[in-house]
Amino acid sequence: MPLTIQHDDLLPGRNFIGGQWREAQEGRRFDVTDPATDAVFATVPDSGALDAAAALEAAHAAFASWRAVPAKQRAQILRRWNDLVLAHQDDLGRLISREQGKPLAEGRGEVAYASSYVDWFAGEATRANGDVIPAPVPGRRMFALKEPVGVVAAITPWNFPAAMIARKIAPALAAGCTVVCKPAEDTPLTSLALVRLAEMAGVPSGVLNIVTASRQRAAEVVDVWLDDPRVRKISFTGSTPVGKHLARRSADTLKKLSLELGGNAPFIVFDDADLDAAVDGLMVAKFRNGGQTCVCPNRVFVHSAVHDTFVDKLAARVSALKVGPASDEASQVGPMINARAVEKIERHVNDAVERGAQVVVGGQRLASMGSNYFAPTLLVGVDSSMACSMEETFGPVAPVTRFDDAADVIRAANGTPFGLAAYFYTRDVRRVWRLADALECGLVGINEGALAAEAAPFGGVKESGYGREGSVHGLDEYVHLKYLCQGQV
Ligand SMILES: NC(=O)C1=CN([C@@H]2O[C@H](COP(=O)(O)OP(=O)(O)OC[C@H]3O[C@@H](n4cnc5c(N)ncnc54)[C@H](OP(=O)(O)O)[C@@H]3O)[C@@H](O)[C@H]2O)C=CC1
Ligand SMILES: O=C(O)CCCC(=O)O
Repeated sequence: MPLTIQHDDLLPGRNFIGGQWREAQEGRRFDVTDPATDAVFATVPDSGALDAAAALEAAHAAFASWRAVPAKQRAQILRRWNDLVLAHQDDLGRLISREQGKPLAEGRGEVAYASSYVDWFAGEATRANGDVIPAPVPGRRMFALKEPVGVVAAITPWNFPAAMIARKIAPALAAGCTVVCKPAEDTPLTSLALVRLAEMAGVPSGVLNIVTASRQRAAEVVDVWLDDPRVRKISFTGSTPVGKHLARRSADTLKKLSLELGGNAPFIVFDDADLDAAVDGLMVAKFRNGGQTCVCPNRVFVHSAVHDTFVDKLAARVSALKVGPASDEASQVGPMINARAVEKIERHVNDAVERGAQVVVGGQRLASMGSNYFAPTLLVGVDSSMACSMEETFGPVAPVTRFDDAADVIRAANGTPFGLAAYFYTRDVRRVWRLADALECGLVGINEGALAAEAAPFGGVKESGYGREGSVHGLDEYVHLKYLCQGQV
């Protein structure tokens, strides 16, 4: 199926600043490529500091009026946005798959996932309740009110170009904040399409602004926002090094931060696990988006007593995965996002093999399909000294390590600076609670491989960042509490 889209007005191809679609002030543009073929199929503005500053001016100017819009009206605008997103699900799904490479079913699924956050935060907008606090002394009334923090800068990655934008922008707008946004170089089109739909839904001028930029200019754009005291909040999803840079650079103006960074998720299979369910869970968690998800299992620990059976079952499933472009509806694993991603995966596999791991399935590029394809891979004999155990591979590689002792495997699972997701499979209810307590992470899959939901708090601990997206806590990232104390007159 060709990945063309029906509604051309979803492709504005320009920045959106202060309610106008504009070229970058210096007139530059950069190419957007299809990772399945490396063919250029669109161009967008290559913005710089001037564009970032204009977007910030617009967002700052719009803040006073947007925060004064009644919550119910903000919710109605978000609901209209959501309706439009769902009405364009096919087009948006094709656009995601075209620029990001994920299979078409996953592209459409991501649109539904993005929409679930818009819908959720439309509801949350009307529930930003404060507190009436019992006064500790006579003659006082005490209150805590929730106020929008101000201008939010949202910096998003390429792996979920719709969902990451939605789960930052929807709570920000719901809270009464205005937004400046920079999507990833590899996937600017989906974000521009979502902003176009927000415009059609009636989001007022200046409330939502987006500038696109090439990788070479990302820092130039974002530095303007980091250094300006009018930006009160940074919401970022991406790599840990960039997250740390944003935290350091925004320290001078003490911005509020949500950082959803890299993971190194363990997936533990105990000897009493339902092995078929564990294989199903691992397939879903590991190979979704070709393994390019921050909650993908990155280290698979399997008890010695079930290791060989588990590996046999897993090998059959991994070998059966159909790799191909999103334009083929049968594809289950698409191309990786770019050449750098494939190089990292190849480095991890080669390093593991040099250090003694064995390849059971895959293990190499699929060069005949295109430059960005890597075969779904199963490694055994993996240990903690290997790069694939220490760094996030972000690709379709399942590295299996054998274990014998529960205490050892918990130590190994926690033996990383990261702490985003963890998964384990067991039928022992006492072990369920022991593990749930002991694992150092923000999300735990217990006999379950698919964790994400708009109603759940998503985020990490340690160097996977801080802040939570989604859930009843998600709006709190975009408000501060103002305490009012009224005395007797
Ligand atoms: N937590 C997650 O979901 C994600 C984790 N990752 C991890 O990070 C690795 C590298 O992926 P990568 O795409 O390079 O992730 P990055 O952290 O580099 O990119 C995320 C976002 O930050 C922007 N950015 C990059 N450098 C800067 C900077 N100096 N200042 C401000 N903004 C910046 C990017 O722009 P641009 O695209 O133009 O570079 C993009 O919009 C992956 O292999 C994976 O391990 C990656 C993506 C998502
Ligand atoms: O990789 C990411 O940061 C996106 C998370 C996808 C999900 O919500 O599961």
